[in-house]
Amino acid sequence: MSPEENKPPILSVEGLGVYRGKTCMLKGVDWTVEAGEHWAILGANGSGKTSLLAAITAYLMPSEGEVRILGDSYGETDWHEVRQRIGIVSSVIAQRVPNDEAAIATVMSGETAQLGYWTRKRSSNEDKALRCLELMGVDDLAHRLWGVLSQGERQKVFIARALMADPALLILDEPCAGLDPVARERFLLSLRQMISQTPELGLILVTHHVEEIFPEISHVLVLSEGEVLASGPKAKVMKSEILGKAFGAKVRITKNRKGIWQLSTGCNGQSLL
Ligand SMILES: Nc1ncnc2c1ncn2[C@@H]1O[C@H](COP(=O)(O)OP(=O)(O)OP(=O)(O)O)[C@@H](O)[C@H]1O
Repeated sequence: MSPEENKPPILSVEGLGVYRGKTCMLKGVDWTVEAGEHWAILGANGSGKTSLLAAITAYLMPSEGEVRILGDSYGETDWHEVRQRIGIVSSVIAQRVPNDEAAIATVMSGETAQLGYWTRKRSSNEDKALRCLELMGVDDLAHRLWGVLSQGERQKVFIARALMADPALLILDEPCAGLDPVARERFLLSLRQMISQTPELGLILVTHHVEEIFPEISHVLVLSEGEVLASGPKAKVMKSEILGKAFGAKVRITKNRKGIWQLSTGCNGQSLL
């Protein structure tokens, strides 16, 4: 077997359960993400998406089961070290960026900052920060202040910031929330260009919208009431029956000529999502 074949998965979740009082937030979750796989997580409100991300990043203590990042578990290895292999982009963290900070400084802070913790302590690796901005197609914004950036530009800068730490896994928690349709399309295009240039990077995209499952997404995990309803290659999981169960309604999903998914319900052609 070659050394590559011996590599542990980027993420391995086994028998994960999280219970708080009488609430079951997650139950029996098994999931593996290999290098270069791009996953979308779908599920209705309250299905456990945020809880799963929080458990993966050690912000939520599991009641049972195990989470391993590149073979190391939070229980056995220094959790801080394990966590640094993950880049996470969520609106909660973005709120902590000072308005008077230039985009390049925001990106540089990603090399030293702890996940989820904002600090002005930063590296002086400006060339690398510029490369990360370039990967997201926004190097021209390097000296623009955070406070004046549009929502879509902020998301791109924030992904560049996450890339500064050379993560094995990049988690994007509803990155298109709040973007208008054109900004969303531009954002997804930049994301697709970035992942085409980082073939080893594992990606997890949490979304409510099947339209955001772009062609490079290879796998889909569907959660329902804290459990995995379906998981695997996109073609096997993106079925009307499965998503109907997940959202508790009759739905039909289709894919257009550009490979973009669409979901409709029977009621007046309205989208459920
Ligand atoms: N700290 C907590 N204590 C008890 N129950 C919780 C706690 N946090 C979340 N829950 C419950 O766990 C379930 C899963 O919540 P979670 O936020 O993970 O869902 P979600 O899929 O991210 O939902 P949304 O799409 O609305 O963001 C919900 O029923 C929620 O009320």
